[in-house]
Order: sequence, then structure tokens, then C-alpha cells
Amino acid sequence: MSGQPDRFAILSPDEMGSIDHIASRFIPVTTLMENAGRAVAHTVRRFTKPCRVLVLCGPGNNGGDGYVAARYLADMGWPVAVAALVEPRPGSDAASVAARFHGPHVPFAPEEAARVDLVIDAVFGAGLSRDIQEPVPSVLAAAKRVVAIDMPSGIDGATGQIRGYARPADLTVTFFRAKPGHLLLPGRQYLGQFEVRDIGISAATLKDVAVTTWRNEPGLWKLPVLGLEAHKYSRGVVSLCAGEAMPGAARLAATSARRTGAGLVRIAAGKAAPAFRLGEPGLIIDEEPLADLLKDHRRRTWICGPGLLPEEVEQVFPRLVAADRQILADAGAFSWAAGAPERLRGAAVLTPHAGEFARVFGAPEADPPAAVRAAAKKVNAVVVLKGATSIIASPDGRMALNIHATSALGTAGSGDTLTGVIGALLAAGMEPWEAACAGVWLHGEAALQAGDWLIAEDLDMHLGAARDRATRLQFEK
Ligand SMILES: NC(=O)C1=CN([C@@H]2O[C@H](COP(=O)(O)OP(=O)(O)OC[C@H]3O[C@@H](n4cnc5c(N)ncnc54)[C@H](OP(=O)(O)O)[C@@H]3O)[C@@H](O)[C@H]2O)[C@@H](O)CC1
Ligand SMILES: [K+]
Repeated sequence: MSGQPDRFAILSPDEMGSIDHIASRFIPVTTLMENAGRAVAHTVRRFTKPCRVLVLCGPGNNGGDGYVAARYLADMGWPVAVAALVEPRPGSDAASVAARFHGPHVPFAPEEAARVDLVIDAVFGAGLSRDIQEPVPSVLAAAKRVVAIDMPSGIDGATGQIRGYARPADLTVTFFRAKPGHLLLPGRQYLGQFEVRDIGISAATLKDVAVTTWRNEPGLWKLPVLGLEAHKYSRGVVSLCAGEAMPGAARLAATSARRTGAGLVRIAAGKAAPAFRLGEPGLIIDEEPLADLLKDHRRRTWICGPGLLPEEVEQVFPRLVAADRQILADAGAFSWAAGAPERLRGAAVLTPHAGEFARVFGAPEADPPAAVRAAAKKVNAVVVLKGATSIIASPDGRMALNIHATSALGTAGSGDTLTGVIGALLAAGMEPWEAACAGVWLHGEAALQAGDWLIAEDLDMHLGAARDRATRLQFEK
């Protein structure tokens, strides 16, 4: 897939394997390994004062990186020993670099790990293929501090899940580009400080693998910039369906849409109109039947779900689809579509949290990115699975992982606010996947600005500044 910037690419272990393979046509694997091990040694030197180090080496190339790191640290004068879980296969690249480490070898045992100040975990990386077993867990558990090469052993690079056991590292050094497991939970919590180091692989090799996953940052998408001739309709009109039971949710979404830059926000409240009359003066409340409101073709973008009961969604969602409107579905829409995802066909963007996602599509189990991608295909809509790492998948296969956020967003109303933000960007004409990605980032940025104890209403006051910041960053190379 083209058009998205290379610098944000995230590569699955398989894709990274293909990149290594392509790169090895120009650079021998032993040279890549040399570069990787040297990068680790230099990162360790910046990370800590000289100390006693034990490098735990597995049988594959991750172990190979470990032997190289051990040699560089020894050359710097650090006391370094190696403990091999299994010797590398004779004749392999790892065996050839292992032969160049002339320091001490010690048993792969907990006492050895406990004896030193720092353990370098080069047991398994991209090649982890099953749950890890003893003695690896006991040896890692005995370490005082751990630097992981590529990935803490036991974390699945593709999904971030734990395969049997994982020990949280203090520092993780990976190469070329991050892997999904570095951003997804629980893997993300096991990295400690995280560094991505260059090992001489050219970014041009990315052209040879079809990159489909990116880190969500400004520049992955571009926000529209206000032109001199902007007016409220060109900035975008957001309409919301609202009900009587929970007017607060619709009002939160409406306000955040306005704060994100929508030119006009209207609430289709019907009989519930009195519940909204005391709201902000700049909000327009419509009492007319939905059929009349849909005659106005400038009202293209509709938010359907926040504050709605399933029976209210039933009344409006199919009409919006029949009127060919761009629909952002949230909250009540997922109660209405529980166990029946096909009901949501016709929506442009869905923004479920984990519970809502499970209700509609089933629990994502061990591979959330795959589940979100499948959901997006199933309903032919962009799906945003909100969480500490939000996953934003498009039916065409593109996926972004967002870690630009804080746990402070776990507060009532924050999801309604996100809906309004994305609604405003859709109304401004952004393509749905990009609007969803940009909305998630702006929402996270507003939360970072608002501090740890924010309430949903506080986010509104930071959305303008968040948009300004994204606009500045999106042009940086
Ligand atoms: N390729 C390149 O050019 C470059 C790659 N680089 C480095 O290479 C790393 C990837 O190397 P890799 O592919 O050799 O995989 P790696 O993680 O070492 O493990 C594979 C071995 O472990 C075994 N094994 C797996 N799971 C197991 C378990 N649970 N319990 C027991 N055994 C298990 C597995 O056995 P098998 O599954 O075949 O039976 C196989 O023997 C990557 O992370 C990066 O650090 C850098 O040097 C830059 C250049
Ligand atoms: K490792």
C-alpha cells in the first residue's frame, strides 16, 4: 500500500524477515548482525555505567546479535560473559559471529543471572514460534536489570501477547522499524525504555513489502488548513441524532465537534429538543422529523449512537443509510448491533471500546489487530478499537496503532468527545480512515495537555491547541 510515510511504518516479524532477506542481497546477514549487536552495545553504554554483564543467547539470529553485543562490550573493557540456551547451528550466521566472542561462557542458570548487574536478553526475538519454557523464565526472572534485544523474550512481535512468560525489560533495542508487539498491550508494558536503531537497512526496501501498518502520528494524515474563503459550510456540518434519555453524551460530542473546527453542529433532537435548549447558544437544535432534516444535502455527516437507546438507533440508523449519509456510529449503535454486525453496514466509521467491540464482533482473543481488521472488512467501515493502544483499521487493509494518549482518557464521556472530534474531521472532507486516525491523535493530544485528572469536558478546551500542534507537526519530515 503506498502513499503513507515510510517513517511511521510498523513491520510484523514476517515483514521484517522479508526486509532482512531483501537487505541481505546487498549487505551480508553477518554484517546486519554486527551492526545490530554494536547498536545494542552502544545503547547499553549510554543506558548504564560499566557493570558486570551476562548475555543470554538463544539459538537463532537474536542470539547472534547477543554474541556481537557481548564482544563490543568486552572490547570496551566491561566484564562480560555469555550463557547459551542452545549453541547456534553449526555453519549458521549466528555461529559465525559467536565464534568471534572470546570471553567466558557460563551455564544458562538463574544463579549466573542473579550474580551480574545487567542481563542482556538475546534468547528469542522475531523467531519466537511457541511458548517459552524452563529454564528461560527462571533465568530471566533472576536478573536484576534486563536489556532486551529486539523484543523481550516471550513477547509475540506480531500481537504483543505473552507466549508462556515474559520478564519486563528496563530497555529494549529494536532495529529499523518498530513491530506491532512494541506498541500493543501487554507487550508495550514490557519494553522499559524503547529505542529503534538503524542497522544499515535502506528505507527503500520498504517499497518491496506491502506495508499496511503505521504508527499514528501527524504526517500519516494531513488536517485541512483553513483557507481565506472558509465559511461554516466549507468547514463542515456535523449532525447528531439525540434522544431524551441521555442528552449529555450528544452534547459532549457536539461540543467537541465544534472545538475541533466544525463550521456548524446541529442536534436532531425531535421530541427531546427541550432537553437541549439550555445547552450552548451556538448549537442548533432541530425538532423537525428526521425525514425533513435529510432533505438538506449539506448535512452529509451524521453521528449516531451517543446518548441513544437501541430502539432509538433502530429508528434513525437505517434512514441515514437509506439517505446515503456518512455515518459515524458509536455507543447505542453497538447495543443495537449486538451480535449482528451486519446492521452497521452503511456506516463510515465505528468507534467501539473493547466491551462494545466484543458485543458486536466477539472478543478479539489473542490477536486484536487481526480481529479489528476483520471487523472493518466485515462491515466495510473504518473500525477504531479504543484503548490504551487504539487500533484503527480500514476495510482496505490499512491499520494505524495509536499510543499518543494517556490513561486519563478512561473517564466517562471521553468516548463521546472522540466521536465529535472524528465527526468534525469527516465533515471537513477527510477520508474516513485518515479522519479516524487524526481524531484519535487529537483526542490523545488534548488529554496529554489536560493533565492526569481531566474530565471529558476539559478535553474541549485543548482541542484547538491540539489541532494547531498537529498542523505544525504534519509538515515535518
Ligand atoms: N535476519 C536478519 O538479517 C537479521 C536479524 N536480526 C535478529 O534476528 C532475530 C530473528 O532471528 P531468527 O529468525 O533466527 O529468530 P530468533 O528469535 O533468534 O529465534 C529463532 C530460534 O529460536 C527457536 N525458538 C523459537 N521459539 C522458541 C521457544 N519458545 N522455545 C525454544 N526455542 C524456540 C527457533 O526454533 P524453531 O522454531 O526453528 O524450532 C529458532 O531456533 C531478530 O529478532 C533480530 O534480533 C538482526 O541480527 C539483524 C539482521
Ligand atoms: K530478546
